[in-house]
Amino acid sequence: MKIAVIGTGYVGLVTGASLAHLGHQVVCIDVDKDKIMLLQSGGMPIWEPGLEDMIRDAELKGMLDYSTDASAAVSGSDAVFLTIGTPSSESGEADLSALWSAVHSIAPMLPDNGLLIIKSTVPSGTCEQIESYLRKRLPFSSRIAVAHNPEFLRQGSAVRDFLAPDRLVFGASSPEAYNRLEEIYAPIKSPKIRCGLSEAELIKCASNAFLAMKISYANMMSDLCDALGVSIDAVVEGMGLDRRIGSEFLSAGAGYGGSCFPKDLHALIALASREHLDMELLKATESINRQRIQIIIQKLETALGSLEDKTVTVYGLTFKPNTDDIRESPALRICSMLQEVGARIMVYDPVVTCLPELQVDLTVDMYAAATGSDCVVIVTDWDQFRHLDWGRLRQVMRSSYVLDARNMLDTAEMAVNCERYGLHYMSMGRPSITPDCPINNRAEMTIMT
Ligand SMILES: NC(=O)c1ccc[n+]([C@@H]2O[C@H](COP(=O)([O-])OP(=O)(O)OC[C@H]3O[C@@H](n4cnc5c(N)ncnc54)[C@H](O)[C@@H]3O)[C@@H](O)[C@H]2O)c1
Ligand SMILES: O=c1ccn([C@@H]2O[C@H](COP(=O)(O)OP(=O)(O)O[C@H]3O[C@H](CO)[C@@H](O)[C@H](O)[C@H]3O)[C@@H](O)[C@H]2O)c(=O)[nH]1
Repeated sequence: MKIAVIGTGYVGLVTGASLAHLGHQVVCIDVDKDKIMLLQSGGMPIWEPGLEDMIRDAELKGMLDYSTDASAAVSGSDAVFLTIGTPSSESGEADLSALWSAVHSIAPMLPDNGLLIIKSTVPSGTCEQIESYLRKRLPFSSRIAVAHNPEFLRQGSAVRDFLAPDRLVFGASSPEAYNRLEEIYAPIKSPKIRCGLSEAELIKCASNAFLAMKISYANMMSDLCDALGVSIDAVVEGMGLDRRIGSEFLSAGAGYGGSCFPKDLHALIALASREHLDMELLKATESINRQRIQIIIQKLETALGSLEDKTVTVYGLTFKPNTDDIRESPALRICSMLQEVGARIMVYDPVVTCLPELQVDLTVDMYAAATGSDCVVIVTDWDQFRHLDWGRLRQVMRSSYVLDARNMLDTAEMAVNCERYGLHYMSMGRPSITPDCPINNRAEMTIMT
């Protein structure tokens, strides 16, 4: 099929490249001229594992192209995907202005019998409004359908998630629209759900809110574990084995960030508020998430005393590993709070190596970033932090504290490192380990079958 993808951001580029990989003829369109020129000249605007190889392969086969001009690609298309950003507005509601601007500009270009597929995350009711706008705007004879096909990919595993999703959601109001969606995704064998436009919109927002709630639940429990001297690891391991609960998205730590969970929760709360509903559970989810940063600062103050003039090294800037995205990253909030209390900050991230707007020392070497430091705080769980040379780290640091704000390190291994190198290891909801008391008092859990 001939497909136009409007909006070549994280979702648009992955969607375009994946659909080309599945055998469709794709043109990715964006208003950002620099981004399109970069792609046309063989560059990559984002860092996402597996994406560049797939793009090069599709380009070689002549299946993937880029343009700033939507007219030819849209008018000759069998389907148009809209993958435009829907950020939070000041009121918390989704800002749909860029999405509507794209709808207005492409409406006259849509072919008769065309299919406009909204992939952006939008509040329930938006796609029906787009459909009724198009019906009024276009001649009686044109048979254009609108569908909603929300995207569930995660940054860092976007290509894999797109090509092998847990489910595909097809929201539409006509059998033709459902059938065309089935055709587009025919090679993907995941379960496919057919529902109305508004139901599809709500499936997406409700799923994100539920996942965020699971994370906040784990974080709330980790605070209790800290107070009781109990290990959150054993608690969530034991909870997760119950299939009704499941073990995913129960990792306690610095909390959730990114361009989706924070804004999609705001948007759902704002949408419900218009219906006079108070989403208490979601408000508590947000509040617990905000508190993570204060809890991290408190842990540092308990260990180091006042942070004024102390040097703190932040490991990881991105909101999660395997992406270059720093939108709503907990690391940025930790840096600004450390700045407020007068700490000197040194930062290392494996992919973000330049960030002029952040007034911190950004270093390209992990050990250089820790030189003279009083505490290293791991904020993003990049795999390379599992393989740190702890002896070398301790040698370059001024003091001996490590705060693992993602609980990514094994406490038994850290007990050995603390004894060997004189480190103090802290984490979230797990007992601290000191050099003179290295016995790992984590309640080991053995699963016997
Ligand atoms: N990032 C994710 O992991 C993810 C996952 C699932 C769903 N989503 C949703 O998908 C949507 C897109 O998110 P994203 O992260 O890819 O956003 P993004 O900001 O990375 O990309 C949006 C792109 O749209 C372009 N654009 C804006 N107006 C345009 C117009 N009129 N015509 C053409 N291009 C235009 C921008 O220049 C930008 O390149 C959002 O609704 C988001 O909530 C995101
Ligand atoms: O147990 C966990 C799992 C995740 N996180 C944090 O939660 C945030 C979001 O992580 P993740 O969901 O893996 O990444 P996203 O790329 O934001 O993906 C989410 O948001 C996307 C945009 O809507 C959806 O498509 C995905 O299904 C949904 O998982 C990150 O800061 C993670 O560090 C935790 O703190 N604990």
